[in-house]
Amino acid sequence: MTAAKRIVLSSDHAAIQLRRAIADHIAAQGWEVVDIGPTTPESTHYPQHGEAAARRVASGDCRLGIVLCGTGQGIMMAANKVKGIRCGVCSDTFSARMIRQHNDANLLSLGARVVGEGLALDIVDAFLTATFEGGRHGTRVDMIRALEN
Ligand SMILES: O=C[C@H](O)[C@H](O)[C@H](O)COP(=O)(O)O
Repeated sequence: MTAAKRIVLSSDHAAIQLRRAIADHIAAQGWEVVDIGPTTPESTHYPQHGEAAARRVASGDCRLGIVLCGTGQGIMMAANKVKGIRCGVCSDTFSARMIRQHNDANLLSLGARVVGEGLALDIVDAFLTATFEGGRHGTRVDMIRALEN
């Protein structure tokens, strides 16, 4: 399978259960899930997991990614430090759709201590089914890219 339908998942210890539920949910939709853990519940550090997922997407190995921690905030901050990554935290489906349509986000971040599983799966579906609209939004995303240089 090409990277087109490959998605990386990563979390810290706070979101292992939700990450697994998302992995099962999207694998059933035909996504090739690259779940890079962690697999055990010991306390760990979200920056390393955010970076690892972000690098899979930035390198082109995976088209999209989903990262999770307790709030979704810390792992989002870490992922966004990797060049080429546009990651947003979402707790609602509208935002999840819009970060694809307007911001061409390539990573979604979720807070496992913020949203329940049902809402999280709806947010994931909204993110994965939306497409970037380009046009004026492309101009603005290019401006974000320019900030990286
Ligand atoms: O943004 C950071 C995340 O929410 C972490 O999951 C959280 O800070 C972990 O907290 P603790 O070490 O108390 O489980």
